[in-house]
Amino acid sequence: MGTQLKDVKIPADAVKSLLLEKHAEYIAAYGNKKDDYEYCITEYLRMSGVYWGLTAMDLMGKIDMMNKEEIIEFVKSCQREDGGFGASVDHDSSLLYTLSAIQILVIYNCLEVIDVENAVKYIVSLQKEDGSFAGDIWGEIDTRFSFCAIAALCLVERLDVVHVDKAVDYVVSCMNFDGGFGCRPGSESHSGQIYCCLGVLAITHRLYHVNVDMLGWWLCERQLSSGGLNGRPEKLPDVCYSWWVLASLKIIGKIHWINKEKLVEFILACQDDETGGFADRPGDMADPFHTLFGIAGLSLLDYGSDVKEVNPVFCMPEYVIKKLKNKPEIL
Ligand SMILES: CN(C(=O)[C@H](Cc1cnc[nH]1)NC(=O)OCc1ccccc1)[C@@H](Cc1ccccc1)C(=O)N[C@@H](Cc1ccc(O)cc1)C(=O)NO
Ligand SMILES: [Zn+2]
Repeated sequence: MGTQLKDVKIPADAVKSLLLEKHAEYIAAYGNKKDDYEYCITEYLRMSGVYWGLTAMDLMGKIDMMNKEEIIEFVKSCQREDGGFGASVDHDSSLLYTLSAIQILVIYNCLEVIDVENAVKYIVSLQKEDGSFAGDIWGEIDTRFSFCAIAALCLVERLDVVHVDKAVDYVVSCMNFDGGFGCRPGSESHSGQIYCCLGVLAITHRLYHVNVDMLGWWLCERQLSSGGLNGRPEKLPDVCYSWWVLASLKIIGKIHWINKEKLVEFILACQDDETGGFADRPGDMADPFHTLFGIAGLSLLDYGSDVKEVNPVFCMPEYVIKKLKNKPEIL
């Protein structure tokens, strides 16, 4: 292990247990402060924000604290003529928010409230000749969008409508010599892209393409002395990377290759004991995004009994994914 220059020091007075009630209050209150500065500047990703909050609450067994009717109305109001979903009302459609919308409705088990057929048409329209997917009509290609498309279609049980073999071929063409994956062929390996590509291979039951030992090694190398995980070599640890890296290790059956106790200590230290919620690293400001991935990471680490089991491929409660006819495979 090389000399690690970049890392954080966990303060001696860091939080050492899960402040579940405080996180539930933090998430429940977040949706009510509609004129809060932070709430307004995150309008561009609101649909994802609702998915992060809802999933965090369900994993904590607190989903009843969320306003179900208001959330379902919001999701319905974001479906556009083209069948896709925007991040907020009157925002353009994108695969990112089409996936988040479907994730929300599947958790609430009420897909019938939207036009599923039209949403499926929107997703199919974004697959290219080489099997890749664009994120929206402006055409940016990224393996992130391959995951959004395949995950959304799997959740609505309609994987048959796209060229699955071509989608897999494109993802495999993005595999690097280090066993990792990037956003396009030849792009640098990155934990987030690795998570997306493994998700596509897990859903399509094609994990045999993965060089498990090479990738497992690259992933467990993400752990630093603080116990935290980073997204790429030389980067600082970040609690959301606890999810991208850990979920990837879980999918390839190598989660035991990292030091679980040290990682739990790092994740717990990222909690904000005043406002509730998790920040990206100890001492920073909490946000719903890092709160979900902190809780989901603890779930993957089997921390405590008051957090439900999370599915590593979808980052949704396992009890929801269990109901699917075509479940993702993990090694
Ligand atoms: C768009 N985005 C990101 O790029 C975050 C930014 C970040 C948070 N901590 C360190 N960086 N990064 C991120 O999600 O990276 C993981 C990832 C990268 C590439 C592909 C898939 C996952 C976050 C939002 C965010 C922005 C700024 C600060 C906190 C959260 C985000 O929406 N992530 C998406 C995945 C994603 C990732 C990158 C994108 O360009 C778009 C979407 C998600 O988790 N949806 O459920
Ligand atoms: Zn982060």
